[in-house]
Amino acid sequence: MIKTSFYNILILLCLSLVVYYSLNVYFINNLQSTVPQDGINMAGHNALQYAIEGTPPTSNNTQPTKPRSVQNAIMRKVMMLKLVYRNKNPKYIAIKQNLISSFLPKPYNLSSVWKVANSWPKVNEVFPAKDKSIGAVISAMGTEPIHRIKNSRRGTQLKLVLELTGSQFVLFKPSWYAREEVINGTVYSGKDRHNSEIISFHLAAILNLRHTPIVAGRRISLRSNLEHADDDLRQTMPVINNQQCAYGVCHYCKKEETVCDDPTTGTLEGAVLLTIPGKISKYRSPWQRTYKDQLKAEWEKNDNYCALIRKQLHFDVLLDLIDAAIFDFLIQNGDRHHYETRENRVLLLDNGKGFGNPFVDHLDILAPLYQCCFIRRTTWERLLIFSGGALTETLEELNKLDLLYPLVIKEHYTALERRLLYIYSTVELCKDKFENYHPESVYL
Ligand SMILES: Nc1ncnc2c1ncn2[C@@H]1O[C@H](COP(=O)(O)OP(=O)(O)OP(=O)(O)O)[C@@H](O)[C@H]1O
Ligand SMILES: [Mn+2]
Repeated sequence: MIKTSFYNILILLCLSLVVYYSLNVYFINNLQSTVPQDGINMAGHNALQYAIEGTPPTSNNTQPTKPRSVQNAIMRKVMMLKLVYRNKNPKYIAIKQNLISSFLPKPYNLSSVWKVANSWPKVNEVFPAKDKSIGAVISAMGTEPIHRIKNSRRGTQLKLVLELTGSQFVLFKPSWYAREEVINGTVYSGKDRHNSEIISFHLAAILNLRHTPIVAGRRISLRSNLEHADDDLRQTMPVINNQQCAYGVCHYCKKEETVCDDPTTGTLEGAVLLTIPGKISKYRSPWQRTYKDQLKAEWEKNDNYCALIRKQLHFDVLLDLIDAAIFDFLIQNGDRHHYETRENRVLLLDNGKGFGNPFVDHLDILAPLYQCCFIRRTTWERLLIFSGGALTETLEELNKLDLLYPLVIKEHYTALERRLLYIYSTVELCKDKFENYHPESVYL
């Protein structure tokens, strides 16, 4: 009797699983057919289309941009997003598996590991889409002994340059904040977050924007590396309460603001960034902030700002900057005052200002997207693959492979999913704008 009912339950369970799964797949496929396969290649003169086709839009839309109403419209549109943006797309699973097997830390051969990593960069691509050696490079970055340490003189915040065995240089950005700390204030408040550099590397790989440096978490002992520090750095390494500390020499470095070995572990946490080889050029970002409350930048005032920038930049660079804006919006980096290029294409360098506050979304980081209303087709397709929670599911699995996991409190994953919906909603608004242009009803 008991045996029969057990089998009945089992059969019922299997049947319901089959029904659930097929419904899910059916649903997603069905919904996908309601949204064009390329997502943005709509009929008619659609500005989004021009990124796909490579020809400028013909619309000479002079509708004034009202930043607030644009942002309100984006938020309102989220409630009306189709299910395709809220459900998981089964295509993400294979990509996730590939990323995990690529990123999984693994043994390496010291005589080749750096050579391999330094052979990867091509134009602005820093690491390959799928290669098990990425995990080997990550292991080497996390474990190879430090032979020399100096203070990096690049940028404005404290950064150390570590020379590892095999003459490989990595930049070390130290930890300043506890995981649960929330950074309040302006969008660019606070110091760099080392965990933001690590997560940004993972997120960029998921979005196939493979132009961040390779980054890994690492704990170093300042005390035992004191002997490897150069004279300049050693002069800024006081012992405080029996702990070895450092404050360095940089624009924002202050004697009173030190990073120190942790009293219990004797180590200091940080992110190590592999140095990208080749010439890197730096340019002022067209969407740079004024960093003054009262003063608005041109992009905050001009209705046709994107048209202006289109005349000045190579179209590929502009599309790169729109990709960067999407990326920055997800991580909430509002401090990309400059962009840097390698072989005339944008790199995603300096991602330490993300993940400051999971409760706030600064929508104006998306200005390049909502002002230009175009997006690289491959980026859009990739974003559509990571809908419905797949983005943070994949991200968390990559984060788990890092030595410093957990990298963030869970609220940051929730925030990423919310912001992804805002990105979808911005693109939907752009589609509306160029499909049924009607002055009274258009916000973009
Ligand atoms: N992985 C890397 N490979 C090569 N160069 C790098 C790398 N990371 C950073 N740099 C270079 O070092 C400079 C300073 O780094 P970063 O921008 O992260 O520091 P920062 O202190 O935040 O600077 P800023 O105050 O200008 O924002 C960058 O502008 C870049 O040119
Ligand atoms: Mn910076």
